[in-house]
Amino acid sequence: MIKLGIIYFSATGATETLAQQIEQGALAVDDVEVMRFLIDKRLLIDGRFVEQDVLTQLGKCDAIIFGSPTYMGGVASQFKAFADATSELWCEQLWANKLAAGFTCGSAPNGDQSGTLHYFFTLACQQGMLWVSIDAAHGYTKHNINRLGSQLGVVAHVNAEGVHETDKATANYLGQRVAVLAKKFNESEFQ
Ligand SMILES: Cc1cc2nc3c(=O)[nH]c(=O)nc-3n(C[C@H](O)[C@H](O)[C@H](O)COP(=O)(O)O)c2cc1C
Repeated sequence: MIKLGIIYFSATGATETLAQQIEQGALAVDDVEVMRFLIDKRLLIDGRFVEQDVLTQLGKCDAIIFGSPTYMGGVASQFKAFADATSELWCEQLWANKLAAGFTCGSAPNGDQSGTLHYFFTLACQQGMLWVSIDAAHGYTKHNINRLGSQLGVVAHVNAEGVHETDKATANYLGQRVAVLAKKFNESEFQ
């Protein structure tokens, strides 16, 4: 059984919608279990992420997918508090060789969401993790996903109607891709 963790912050539900899509995509793959954690106020005290149990559960995952709305061109402070709490794992590289991926959204089609994905990528590398991209070239994919042309991770645009359907499909695809790759990686000799 492959374990996939999704850790994210969402204030008004758009990032949560993407997280749900990622979960559904992953669960479409056999023998995959998903643990989804919303960074809500119960996990934060005085701006610090305090929930050790979540870190322990994520430590048991084969892959971890990071999510945050884009705030001022980067991750929300709630996600950053989580990231800072992982510094305790960094010294011994306890998450090394887990797969990692990321998703974000913004109210502008290009609202500097890529800054958020670059931060997730840096965090993954600091933890010795292996980044999973989106293998769908904008305008050339048979899957009809990635309409905003981000291969670093899921970028979604949110308007009054909610998250764009194609962006939801992109999130679903990334969940499936991470699950498939985690299974392959688990079966390989390199771990
Ligand atoms: C403090 C703040 C900063 C924001 N900065 C950006 C931004 O830089 N780019 C962008 O496209 N949207 C920005 N937004 C819009 C949010 O990313 C957008 O509303 C998103 O859907 C919220 O996600 P959620 O529903 O998961 O909370 C910002 C919103 C807030 C509250």
